Amino acid sequence: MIDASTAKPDTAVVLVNLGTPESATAAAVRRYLIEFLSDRRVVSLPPWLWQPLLRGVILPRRATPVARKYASIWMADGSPLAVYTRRLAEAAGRELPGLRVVEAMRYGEPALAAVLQRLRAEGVRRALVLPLYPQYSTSTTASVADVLARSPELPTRLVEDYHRDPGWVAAIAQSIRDHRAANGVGEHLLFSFHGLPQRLVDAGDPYQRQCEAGAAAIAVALGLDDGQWSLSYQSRFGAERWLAPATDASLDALAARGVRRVDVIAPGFAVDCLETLEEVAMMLAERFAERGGELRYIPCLNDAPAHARALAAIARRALDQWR
Ligand SMILES: C=CC1=C(C)c2cc3[nH]c(cc4nc(cc5[nH]c(cc1n2)c(C)c5CCC(=O)O)C(CCC(=O)O)=C4C)c(C)c3C=C
Ligand SMILES: [Fe+2]
Ligand SMILES: [Fe+2]
Repeated sequence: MIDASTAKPDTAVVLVNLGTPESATAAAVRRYLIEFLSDRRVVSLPPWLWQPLLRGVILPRRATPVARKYASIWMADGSPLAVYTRRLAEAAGRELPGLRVVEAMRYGEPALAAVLQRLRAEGVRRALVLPLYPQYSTSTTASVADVLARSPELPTRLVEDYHRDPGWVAAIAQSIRDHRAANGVGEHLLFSFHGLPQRLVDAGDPYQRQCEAGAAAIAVALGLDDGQWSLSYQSRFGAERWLAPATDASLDALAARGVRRVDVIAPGFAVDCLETLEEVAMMLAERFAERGGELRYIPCLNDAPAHARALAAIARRALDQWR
């Protein structure tokens, strides 16, 4: 008889996040950005044009200031994105007994392709891949799918998105309620999502639609009226037009309207990272304070038990459909 407690799982669940530099140094940021920004899902310019620009102009200017930003949020165990992703995978593992739950990164370490190879070598026969992107985008989720397509040795299934998953919506709504119970209710709730070039949405990327639908579902769960919340996009990169309204402009408009206490949540990020901790909780909070207001940042779900439970339920459902 097989002892279930010692039998090796033949099914893995792989939580995939974007990736992050190994250290808060210009050299590590350069290595990370070269891999990330050389992905044509992220920047689609032809390599003959983009590579000299990236290596000769952008990285020499960007690596040191971005490394300084990372240094301002670095944790004892590393980059917040890496630390929280690791802890979240451990927490999800506790919710999924009998399955092998591991983390992987699309860029940097632990590299998704190597993680899939390792699982196969360990005797795992199939892997459910769950990107930690609640909303589907060609720039993120489809890029994970590209790696799966290049790793045919291990059968995989991809969870494409969970932007309106009831467990996830409930977990986010509860985190907002908890924040309000601890800090009082802000005058306005702003949902700030990572931006995307408008060009990708025009070409059919469902990201914006999913951000809007998810934010609306969270607002409904909280019983908010239309005027009590809004949605904006942060983290613009490059010169082309990105999704609007921009988070900084939305906050400026709220300040100009006399709104003094704004709660900001970033439901596009499964775990806190540079874009939430530095850009929102530090820089945008400072900017809003200069305009006389108080920005109260609501952290990502990170490794909260409710988050692990929501992701575990999504994984279980996807596995049930994969017979
Ligand atoms: C949450 C979903 C994300 C989408 C969609 C996304 C698109 C996207 N991003 C860039 C450029 C950069 N993003 C950077 C950081 C970053 N981006 C995401 C997530 C999404 N990006 C996360 C979680 C992070 C944080 C990583 C961390 O280490 O904490 C950066 C790096 C920082 C910097 O140099 O400013 C860049 C660059 C593009 C071009 C894009 C869509 C085409
Ligand atoms: Fe990004
Ligand atoms: Fe940013």
